[in-house]
Amino acid sequence: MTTSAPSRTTTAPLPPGPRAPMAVQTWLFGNYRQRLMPLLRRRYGDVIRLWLYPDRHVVQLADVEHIRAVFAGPAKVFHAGEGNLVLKPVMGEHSVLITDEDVHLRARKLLMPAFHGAPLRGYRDMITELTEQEVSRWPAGRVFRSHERMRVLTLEIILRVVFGVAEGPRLDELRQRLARVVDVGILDLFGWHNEKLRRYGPWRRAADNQLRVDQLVYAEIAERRRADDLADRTDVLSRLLSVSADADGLTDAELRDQLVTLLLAGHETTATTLAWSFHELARDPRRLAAATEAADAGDEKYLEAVVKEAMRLHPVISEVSRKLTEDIEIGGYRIPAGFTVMPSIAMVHFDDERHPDPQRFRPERFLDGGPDTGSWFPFGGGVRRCLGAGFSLLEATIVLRAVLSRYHLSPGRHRPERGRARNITTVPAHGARISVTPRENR
Ligand code: HEM
Repeated sequence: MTTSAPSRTTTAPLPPGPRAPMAVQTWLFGNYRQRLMPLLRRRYGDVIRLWLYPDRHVVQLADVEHIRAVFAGPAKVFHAGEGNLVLKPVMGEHSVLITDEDVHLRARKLLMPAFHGAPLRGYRDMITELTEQEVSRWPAGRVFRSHERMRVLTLEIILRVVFGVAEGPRLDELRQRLARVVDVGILDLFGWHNEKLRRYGPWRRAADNQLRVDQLVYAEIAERRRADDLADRTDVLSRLLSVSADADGLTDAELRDQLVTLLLAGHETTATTLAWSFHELARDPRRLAAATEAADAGDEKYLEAVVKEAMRLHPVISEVSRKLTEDIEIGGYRIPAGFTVMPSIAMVHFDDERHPDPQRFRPERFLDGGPDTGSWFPFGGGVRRCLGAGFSLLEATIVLRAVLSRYHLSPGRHRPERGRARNITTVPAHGARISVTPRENR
């Protein structure tokens, strides 16, 4: 297939794709995207047109060169914020995920310092301490859902990053309510975008929960604004408030949106990756032995390879979105302004030309250089690449090491678990069940 960088055109045809009604396509894609997309790719090729709610006109991309061109394209043509519209009701209109161009850049610049360099390295002890507390409570010899335990742990960790020491009744309530915000399926997503639905049943409960989350976050912001030790604090809220003292400061609504974005984007994703890592290791004695040896030796390279391979084989987010503000051409097809292009992480990760034997869990792929550039991108790419990528790799590696240093893992069920769609992520359908036994040599 020829590759052309995106460019204006009027003559090329639109990409091919299925003709089923939007509701049917949305349902199938929402629930079965990881099985559906490879089938559609075989039928239609690397550029596939879909009709999905709420973006409507969507084009999925499976070719690494096309995807590279999209990631390198100008931010004013490829609007990721508009492409993430589905998340706006929860993340908020000011969120770094939802905004574009200058507004996005400003938000990203403000948030970035907390996730790089010395601040990033500074989280190590906190993550280790919280992990030790969590895993010391695991029930030896009993099957449990590792995904649930990881969600509790990663939420605790991101709460610390965002608010500092997270104690007291307000944060206790926030913990409970945030867990409910992420626990939504495809039907719930419809309610986010429909005012009328939000008056009824589960949608109403979700809306009430969201309102209460906002009240709690605003209360925390108000209290922190009055603190006189902001300069000594390293949590994200205090950092943002220190900036707020300048002329370029953030309003409460802006702060709320960035904080809620970090809390939500920053825990379920890493929890899911860790759960898949345990699931795979527990079923693979050879890799489990290698990872345990690495944990004992403090060899974080192999542990990181385990995490990266879990992200390849089980991408938490299957595709990223860019809504076009201008017509472009990709692979000989015209894609008009207003369409959303979606570089497909899942289709590239499962491509046997990029990753031989793609259904096998083989962390060794990530040693000695790893896959070709562009063949592994669980964190998206370009100016919108995940802001927490470094943080989540650090976090997952530390957690994995702490667990393997303490326990031997066994699978809760021998059959591999399938992925299940939850909000915009794909999670282990049965919670990545494992059982653990304390290691004798500790
Ligand atoms: C396994 C863990 C994670 C995965 C797989 C993941 C994946 C992603 C993906 C695919 C995107 C969209 C990138 C794009 O559009 O090109 C993204 C964006 C983002 N992620 Fe993550 N993420 C993870 C962890 C985190 C963590 C721990 C945080 C916060 C500490 C975080 C915060 C964000 C933010 C703020 C954005 C928006 C960036 C922007 O639009 O500029 N993520 N993430």
